[in-house]
Amino acid sequence: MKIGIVGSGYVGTTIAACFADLGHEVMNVDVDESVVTALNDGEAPIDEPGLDDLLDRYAGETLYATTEYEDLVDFAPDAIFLALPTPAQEDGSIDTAIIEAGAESLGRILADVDGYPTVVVKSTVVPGTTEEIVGPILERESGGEVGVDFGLAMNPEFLREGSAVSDFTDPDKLVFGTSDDRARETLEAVYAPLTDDREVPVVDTGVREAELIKYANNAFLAAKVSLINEIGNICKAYGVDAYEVADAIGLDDRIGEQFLRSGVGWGGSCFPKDVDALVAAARDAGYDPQLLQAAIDVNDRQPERMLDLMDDHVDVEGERVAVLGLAFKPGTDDIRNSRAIPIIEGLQARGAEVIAYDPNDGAKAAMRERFPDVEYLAGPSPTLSGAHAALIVTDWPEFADLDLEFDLMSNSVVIDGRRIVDRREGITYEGLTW
Ligand SMILES: NC(=O)c1ccc[n+]([C@@H]2O[C@H](COP(=O)([O-])OP(=O)(O)OC[C@H]3O[C@@H](n4cnc5c(N)ncnc54)[C@H](O)[C@@H]3O)[C@@H](O)[C@H]2O)c1
Ligand SMILES: O=c1ccn([C@@H]2O[C@H](COP(=O)(O)OP(=O)(O)O[C@H]3O[C@H](CO)[C@@H](O)[C@H](O)[C@H]3O)[C@@H](O)[C@H]2O)c(=O)[nH]1
Repeated sequence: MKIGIVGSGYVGTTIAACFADLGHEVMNVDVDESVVTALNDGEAPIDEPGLDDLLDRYAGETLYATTEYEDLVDFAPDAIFLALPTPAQEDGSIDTAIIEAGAESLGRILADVDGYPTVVVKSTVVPGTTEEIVGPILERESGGEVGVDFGLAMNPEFLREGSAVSDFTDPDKLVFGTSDDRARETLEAVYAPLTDDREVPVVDTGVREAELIKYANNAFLAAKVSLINEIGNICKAYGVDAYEVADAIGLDDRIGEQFLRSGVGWGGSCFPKDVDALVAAARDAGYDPQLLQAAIDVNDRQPERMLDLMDDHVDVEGERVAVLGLAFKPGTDDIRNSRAIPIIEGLQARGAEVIAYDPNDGAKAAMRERFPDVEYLAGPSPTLSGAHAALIVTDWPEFADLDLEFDLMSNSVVIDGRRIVDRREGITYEGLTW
């Protein structure tokens, strides 16, 4: 099959490489020239394990990228996925401006694409967006009609950054939100190489249900982490080890062992904006989602709790403080909504001199743009050297091996926000929830 993809960020690039690997021919459209050049050179514009290998294999063979929507006309895709950002507005509600702009550009050329192309919303969008915003824009710009001249579907994406390729190729489920048979058949054909040789549950549902399933998935996981953080905060107050408690409750199948790592909280490009968007959408529809608001509040407090723990041991005004970990989670260069951001802000508000390190150079470069006044060093040793306190914000596996490096500190106060450091002897060690 031929697949067009609009937007080539974390999702668009991953699904492009993986669709090519499933045997499809793929064309990516992105407004960013540097992204298009990278893709055509077989290089990933983002840092994601396994992506460079796939792009190297398929770029120029069955995977092409372009800045021109018009190129989709000759390519004649059977399906066109919209993988465009859906950021939050000031009030937390979804900002559809980018996906609207993409739909407009696509709509202008859609009538010239042969056959019955199905436009698939891959972006995370609140219920109604696909049918009430994207569809009407496509109809207005193309002069065609949904269900007659082109198909419309919603197919949310559940991949995680850091394991995007393996998540996509080995999914827990596929969700096909459609309102016409031809669109559903197109989605079935797109994913057939995945579903033919393994048992993947396919949720065949309506468009609005598909939209909400995505938010419910993220809201549930984010709330689960906030709940274990709340339990962890209670554990800390009682001197109980939250990780032992989590291991035990995780043995109950109804709870499950995943997403029970308490600490400095959830960040990233999805959980914060998606929980905010669901809360805003619920309020817009007349329902006040108190539990989700509480999940956000608990999450917002964790970085401050970490700084308070540090304050209990040391006054950092005018002192060097090491921040280890800048990416929002290990295995990615992404710093969007990383917990390191409020931690750095809190340290700077206390008048500390912040020295930071992340094993990923992309994460360091991105954080340098945000905080140019922080010093970014090449490894844990120079970062810890002379530091008055160290705050561990991301659970990069290499931080588990840190040992003698802590002896380089002027005052070995180590506040671990992720239960990653093994060393306990000879340092003042505080875990956030244990
Ligand atoms: N990042 C994730 O792990 C993840 C996982 C599941 C779902 N999602 C959802 O997928 C969507 C995309 O997220 P992302 O993280 O891939 O975004 P991203 O910011 O990484 O990438 C978006 C890309 O779209 C391009 N773009 C912007 N406007 C455009 C236009 N008018 N035409 C063509 N290209 C344009 C940008 O240049 C960029 O390359 C969001 O709705 C997000 O919530 C993200
Ligand atoms: O037990 C846990 C698990 C996660 N986290 C934090 O939660 C955040 C999100 O982690 P994760 O879900 O692994 O990463 P994402 O790449 O943000 O993936 C989430 O967001 C994506 C975008 O919507 C979805 O597609 C995925 O299914 C969903 O897991 C990170 O800050 C983690 O440090 C914890 O604090 N404790």
